[in-house]
Amino acid sequence: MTTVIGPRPPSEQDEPADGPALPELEDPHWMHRATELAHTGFWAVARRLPALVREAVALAWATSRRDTLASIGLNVAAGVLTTLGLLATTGVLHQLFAAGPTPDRIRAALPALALAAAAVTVRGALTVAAGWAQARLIPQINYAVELRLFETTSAVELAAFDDAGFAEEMVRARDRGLAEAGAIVNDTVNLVTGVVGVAATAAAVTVIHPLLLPCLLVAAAPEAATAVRMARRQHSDWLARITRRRRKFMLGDLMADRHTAGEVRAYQMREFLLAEFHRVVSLETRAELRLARSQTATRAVGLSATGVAAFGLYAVLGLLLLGGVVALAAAATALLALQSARAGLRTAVFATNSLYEDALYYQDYRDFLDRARQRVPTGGTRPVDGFDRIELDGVSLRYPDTETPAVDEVSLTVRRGEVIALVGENGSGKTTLAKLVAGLYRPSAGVIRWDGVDAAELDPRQTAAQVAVMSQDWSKFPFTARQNIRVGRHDRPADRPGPGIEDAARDAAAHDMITELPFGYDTLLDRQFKDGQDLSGGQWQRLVAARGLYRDARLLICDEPSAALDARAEHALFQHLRRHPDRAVVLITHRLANVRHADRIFVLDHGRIVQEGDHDELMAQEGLYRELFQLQAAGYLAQAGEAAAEC
Ligand SMILES: Nc1ncnc2c1ncn2[C@@H]1O[C@H](COP(=O)(O)OP(=O)(O)OP(=O)(O)O)[C@@H](O)[C@H]1O
Repeated sequence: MTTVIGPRPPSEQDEPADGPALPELEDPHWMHRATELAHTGFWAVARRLPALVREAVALAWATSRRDTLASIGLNVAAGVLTTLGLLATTGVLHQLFAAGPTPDRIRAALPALALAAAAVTVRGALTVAAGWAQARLIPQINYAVELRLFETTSAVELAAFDDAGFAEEMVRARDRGLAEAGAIVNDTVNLVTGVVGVAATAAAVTVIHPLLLPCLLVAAAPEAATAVRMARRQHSDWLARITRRRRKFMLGDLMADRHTAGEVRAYQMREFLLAEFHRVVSLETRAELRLARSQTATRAVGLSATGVAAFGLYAVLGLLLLGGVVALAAAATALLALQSARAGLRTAVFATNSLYEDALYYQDYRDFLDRARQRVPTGGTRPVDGFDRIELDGVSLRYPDTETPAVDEVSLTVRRGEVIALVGENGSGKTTLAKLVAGLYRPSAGVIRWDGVDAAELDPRQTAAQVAVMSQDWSKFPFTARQNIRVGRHDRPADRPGPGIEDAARDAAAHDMITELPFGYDTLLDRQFKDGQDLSGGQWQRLVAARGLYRDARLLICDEPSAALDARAEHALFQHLRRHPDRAVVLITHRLANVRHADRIFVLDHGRIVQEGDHDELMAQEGLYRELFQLQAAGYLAQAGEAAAEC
């Protein structure tokens, strides 16, 4: 059966919709910059130009001196040749308009003609070379700023990601700020090109006759004013339509994204989404048509004014000619110069506008880097090589913008060779506490000591190297199965002992599953790439466990390591999480049968430790642990009883 796509293409006659059925989206975070530009006049923008140009040149200079010099220098040289070419053209015309037989006049014009031709040729070559240098410069800048951003984002402390303001600034820097670095350099080179073009023409015209310069500028002004007006109109219109455009992209994503494809079909959302899309596209098309109409009107008015101005220039030239103030050849060159000045002015005006806008967004990137650098943990310098005990002394942690601490004055000790378990209801603070032990968060109060030394004094890289975390919210890294395990300790030196990749996979019950993949350990685990595969939730969790075991760290933190595992895989994994003399294990799980053998169990409630002991001690007490354990056990006992009765 063929499926008919319902909505017809939108047209200008479409009636406006009653209003959005989906909740209106908020303005994007970077909108304030765009608003700032919309409310700034052209001259205010022009006044900031020197600072912006300095900024762009410094950025380009730091990236490649050679290409920066070439981009700007060759454009300036091309400008000099524009002047030379115009002056040579005047020479040619002067000879051609002189009295005498035609062959003599042509002969006399030949040297100037050769000079004009040479100027045009060399100028063309310089412009091409400048374009090449500019094209080389931009990707280098883009790469450099991207690298700087990710070097910083990957170094900041984990807590920064919980700070909504920081996260927003990071998105802003990535979304637009990043791309604008290359753009401001591009704009600057274009601005230089435009200004050099106008200056070169002005110089030539002034040499021919000083009176021609003001005439030329007045004649070129309407075109420049039209360009400014159209650029600003385009921008403010884009601003007004931004929410609708985001909505359109969002709807498009829902209809063409792998992750939403299943739900869209399961809920039969297709017609609903298409109707929404149609409505947004209708409004959007109407707005675009309105813009096209008004831009055409502006262009028509601008062209008329340009025509009148050109006519005025011709009239002035005519009067100057009649009065014998300028020669015919000079007047003809002035007309050629007008074309060149217009092009240069147009380039400069566009470049000024976009340089200002792009620089606003680039500032976001700069601000973010400054702020992010303050959040890179400095830590101490004391070396770390393993531990005998890690003590938490009255440790608390409060997440940003939250009222109550997630971990509240907790004191406990983790000893090498022990398995300890953290249990408690959802939200009681287990994961947060485990992250504190792992050094991923710094406590807001209290001290963590490694063998009696404040963890803040230890070298953070060496401390982190002692820890492996099998996280509750693991990521599906888009690498091969082998790489997915190897990233657990990708920098392990060849002479350092430790389990092999396949050993770790076997211990986590992942080996057989991996060998059944189409390319075994070399299967790419991302369906968005060619030959990529995806795994089930439980299979991914086995891989995550293999990664943690491969890391072979002195402190192993297992946060719900078996939540998605089947009974066999869970049993296999827990065989490898038993006591080991060189390792401490911190285990978090809601399946309390798995913590029975832990050396000590800490029961958390609202961020505080409310009970502590081994399984037998805790079962002997009234309290949360016994209550939770019995609740779980009751489920199994009831099932076992029913099964026995059936037999
Ligand atoms: N990144 C965060 N930002 C703000 N609050 C958070 C953050 N992570 C957790 N919390 C809050 O801190 C408290 C403790 O959360 P935590 O994840 O440590 O609990 P948990 O005991 O591990 O829960 P679960 O059993 O559901 O995994 C909860 O109230 C939670 O809402």
